[in-house]
Amino acid sequence: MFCVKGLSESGRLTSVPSKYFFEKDLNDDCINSEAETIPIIDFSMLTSGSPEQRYKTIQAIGNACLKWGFFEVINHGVPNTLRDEMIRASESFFDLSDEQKREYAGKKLFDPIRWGTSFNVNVDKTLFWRDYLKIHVHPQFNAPQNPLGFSKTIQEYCKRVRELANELLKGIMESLGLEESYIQKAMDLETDSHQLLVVNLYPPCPQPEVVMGLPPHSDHGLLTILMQNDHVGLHVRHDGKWIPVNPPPGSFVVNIGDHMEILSNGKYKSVLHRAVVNGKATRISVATAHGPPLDTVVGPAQDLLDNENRPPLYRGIKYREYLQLQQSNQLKGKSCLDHVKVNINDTCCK
Ligand SMILES: O=C(O)CCC(=O)C(=O)O
Ligand SMILES: [Fe+2]
Repeated sequence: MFCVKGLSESGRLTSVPSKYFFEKDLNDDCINSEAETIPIIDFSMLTSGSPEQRYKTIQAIGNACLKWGFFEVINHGVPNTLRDEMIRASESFFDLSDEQKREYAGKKLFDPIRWGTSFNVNVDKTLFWRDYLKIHVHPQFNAPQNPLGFSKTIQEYCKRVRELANELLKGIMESLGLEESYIQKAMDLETDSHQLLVVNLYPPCPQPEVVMGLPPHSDHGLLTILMQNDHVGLHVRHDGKWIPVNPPPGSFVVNIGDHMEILSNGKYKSVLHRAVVNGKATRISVATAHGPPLDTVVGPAQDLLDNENRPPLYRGIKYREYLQLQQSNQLKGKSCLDHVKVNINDTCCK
């Protein structure tokens, strides 16, 4: 399999092959690097603050979900040493020989471990400047045997991040006016939640302005938790502009996924984001997508509906089917959600 790391390191590259040329939208250049930044949430106030501090933090989370779909989390308790180790181990994985990595060049979406490039080379019209490693890490844990120690690092990192996700989800449920353990109970999250680890590698590119690392998209799942090495590249769509994300050192970037949009019946919307690349350094981001068990049907929370004023705006869909839909098509904005939106006119006429 070809990969951009190999291409970038071949030493002969002064321009990129045309299949990587990303066709820009008129709005693509609309970047706002001024004062507006993603809200910051102090996690310690959620779990060990006074009831008043917890209440205020839940309000802040609710506002962030409503206005941005993104927030940055500080004082989260995941040790920096573990985060650094996760980045180092990821680098070592991509540094394995192609022959060693080829063992994980999975073909099928639900292969437990998949190493690949772009998004889905079977359907991508444009190739993206990104290699990836995707691992289904929960409820069944999987990990490559190489490099040595990678498996242990992934296991510890994903466990800590999963715990963080569960606490944040409780806060988000409360912010919606639901019982804090609503989602855990409705979807068996404590034991069987699904967690997908995605490590993205964006090697330096000789023409960074003509390619895209990952095109504008929203994430599947309830919540994504992301960290990166020292290099920026994530842009979030907000008020019709792209906002570059420059998270405080040691923080996580958290965003609402499509399934939170479905569950909240459209109150909290998943938000478009993209990853751009640079000409000098390799950027690594480590994302974990947190969702319900694969066979759980996710629809709007019953407690948020009433037939007269708040009808369901999305139909229920199995998480597995949604994943299949998103990952086997081109990654294109929020197009996948359109498949589950209820046409209001249909409901009115019945
Ligand atoms: O690399 C990034 O910052 C974004 C990655 C991302 O959006 C994803 O993995 O879904
Ligand atoms: Fe994403």
